[in-house]
Amino acid sequence: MLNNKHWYDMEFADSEDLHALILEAGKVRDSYWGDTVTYSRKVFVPLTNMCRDECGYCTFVKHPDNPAANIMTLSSVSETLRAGDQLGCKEALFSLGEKPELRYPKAANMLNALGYVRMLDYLRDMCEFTLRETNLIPHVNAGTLTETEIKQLKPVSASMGMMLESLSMQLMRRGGPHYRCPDKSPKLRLQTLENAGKHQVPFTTGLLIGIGETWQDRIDALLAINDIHRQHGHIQEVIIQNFKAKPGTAMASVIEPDIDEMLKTLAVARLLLDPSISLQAPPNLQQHHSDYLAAGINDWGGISPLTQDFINPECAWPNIDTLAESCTAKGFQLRERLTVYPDYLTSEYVDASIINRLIASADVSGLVTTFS
Ligand SMILES: O=c1nc2n(C[C@H](O)[C@H](O)[C@H](O)CO)c3cc(O)ccc3cc-2c(=O)[nH]1
Ligand SMILES: C[C@H]1O[C@@H](n2cnc3c(N)ncnc32)[C@H](O)[C@@H]1O
Ligand code: MET
Ligand code: SF4
Repeated sequence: MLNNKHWYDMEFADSEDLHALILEAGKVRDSYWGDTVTYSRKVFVPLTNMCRDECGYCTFVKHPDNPAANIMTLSSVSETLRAGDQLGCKEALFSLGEKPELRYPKAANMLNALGYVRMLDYLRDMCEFTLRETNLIPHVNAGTLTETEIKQLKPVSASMGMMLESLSMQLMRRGGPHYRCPDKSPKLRLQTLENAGKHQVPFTTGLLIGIGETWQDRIDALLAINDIHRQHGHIQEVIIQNFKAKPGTAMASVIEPDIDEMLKTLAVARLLLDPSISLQAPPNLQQHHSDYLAAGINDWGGISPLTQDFINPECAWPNIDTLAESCTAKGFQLRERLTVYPDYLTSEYVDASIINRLIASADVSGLVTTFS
């Protein structure tokens, strides 16, 4: 409680309240995560940029008629993975558009030409290839997933993720960012979190901030994530990601969330969520690293020495040494981690053969497999 208000009812916190909120959130982070802040060295594999959805903020998506629309071939996947492997990456982040073959015959044909009917079958085989041919470990970010799809992907990946983004139905209406986006239905997204929980998949989710959601929508989404985690225990991290406006999209002129809005959301997330859930914010979408640390984060997510952030290509990754210095200046030490957090390195959560690979790759590089 701050000035007799419950902290998460503060739609318009004044700067004094915000400061108090941040201090509390920082304490929670300190007590659970200590002074270690982590990141995952990854290579990004945008398996396809075609998608059956058309989110109003997304420049990653390409219509099949666009000459830039593509599905990566085995050889380009292989080339990317090998280059990442050589640069010491541990994670292969497969991030892709959702089931384009169900909407566009042209996408279905491109997939057929590679010998597949369903994009997720191709994804499974590419994950299998990654495990067989490289030292990298797949993390799958393919949007909504059914139980069958999760069962299919679990043996070939260490962890999976999908941004819940928001539970607001308003965003689905005509003129909203999720109009004509069947996979952004809050019901389907919650179902995906549930499906992953049932099958004990270490899972990443998160909120996209500034796409037209209300403050209450954010609280509702955080509470829903926490509830699902209480039932299944599988949410290893929550990302609080700020919307970036992109020229050429429907949301090109929408104002991006300001730093106070982000800090308030981060602090509330840290106070609302189970302390064991890692709180992540991408380091390339804003310049306020010290403030973010103060507001309770303990992780920067994936950083790539090789590939750009294909979803926000205009936002370069920070130099890892520079980021480490910002952390040190605030009393934290930056450490590399695996795509799976230490608590989830058990055979219920990860296929036994993948666990061995994870532990081996951590040992070789002196990574964190336990937090002190
Ligand atoms: O480079 C990015 N990595 C993204 N990642 C990867 C993330 O940064 C980490 O590499 C993984 O979460 C591993 O912990 C996501 C992973 C998910 O499961 C769900 C959503 C995202 C979103 C992004 C993203 O927008 N850009
Ligand atoms: C990988 C995640 O990236 C997010 N995403 C897609 N477009 C943008 C944007 N313009 N700004 C910030 N995040 C975005 C989506 O939430 C997706 O789930
Ligand atoms: N299409 C998926 C989603 O929006 C995966 C990342 S966006 C490229 O959730
Ligand atoms: S954000 Fe994901 S679901 Fe939305 S259009 Fe882009 S690729 Fe498709």
